[in-house]
Amino acid sequence: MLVLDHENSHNIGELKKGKRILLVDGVTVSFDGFKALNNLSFSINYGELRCIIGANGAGKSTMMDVVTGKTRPDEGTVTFGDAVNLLEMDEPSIAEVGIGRKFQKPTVFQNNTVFENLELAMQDDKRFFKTLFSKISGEQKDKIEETMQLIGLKELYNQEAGILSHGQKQWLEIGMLIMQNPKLLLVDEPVAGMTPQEVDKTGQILTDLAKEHAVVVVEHDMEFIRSIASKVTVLHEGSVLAEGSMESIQNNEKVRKVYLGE
Ligand SMILES: Nc1ncnc2c1ncn2[C@@H]1O[C@H](COP(=O)(O)OP(=O)(O)OP(=O)(O)O)[C@@H](O)[C@H]1O
Repeated sequence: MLVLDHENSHNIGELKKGKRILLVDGVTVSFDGFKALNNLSFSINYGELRCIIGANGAGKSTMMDVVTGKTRPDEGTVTFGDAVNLLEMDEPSIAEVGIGRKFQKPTVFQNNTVFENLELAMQDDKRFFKTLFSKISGEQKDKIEETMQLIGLKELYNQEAGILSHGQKQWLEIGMLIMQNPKLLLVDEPVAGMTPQEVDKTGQILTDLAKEHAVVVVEHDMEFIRSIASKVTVLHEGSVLAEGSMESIQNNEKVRKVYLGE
């Protein structure tokens, strides 16, 4: 029998809207003496869609690398849920405890259909034949249907992923991430290269997703961030420069000084 959920020994506690799910506290990462993250502290709540912005080199990717276990900080703590210390865990364990990351470039299985891609993403082990010829349960099928609905690809369930548009491939990859039951999703520049219609739809998908997850989006597209109207965290030289609504960020003196030289 196939196992849907990754049960593990890490207890992240109760998931409730508005309750903190991630705490990054005093994190510093140095590369040859240069501090890519410098005493970085912020937190994310369950049910929240947060945008992280900042100029090139501000530390956005390094921050995601720390949360996902790819980079170890020199100082600070990173806590998931009530008390899971992510700094003690390796990358696969962090993924298993419920943190999913989507990189910019989609990596869908080109020769498989939308449905099959989601089915494959659900498995621990991506051996095609084993997966495609084994029967999935009704519950698993429901989860795939629900995910296709959320990412707007229900009508294209039988379409090969290779012929989907760029935007549709990105949504499929978000769907593949959802199939692994993450609680927190880190999404890197989701609207890069998309048409205006695709950008709108991506905003809708991420907003819907944030209702029952926590979603952190790293993005450069200010129009997009404004359109999804979420809370924004501005990084600068590895620390939080400002945090709040897009409007408050635009009127923030420190932000204006750094970005507009005022
Ligand atoms: N492995 C590394 N070795 C040395 N320096 C690094 C390494 N990784 C990142 N840096 C440096 O740390 C700083 C922060 O980089 P990071 O990639 O986190 O920024 P970013 O905000 O994601 O930028 P971008 O918007 O360009 O992706 C940069 O100055 C970068 O050159």
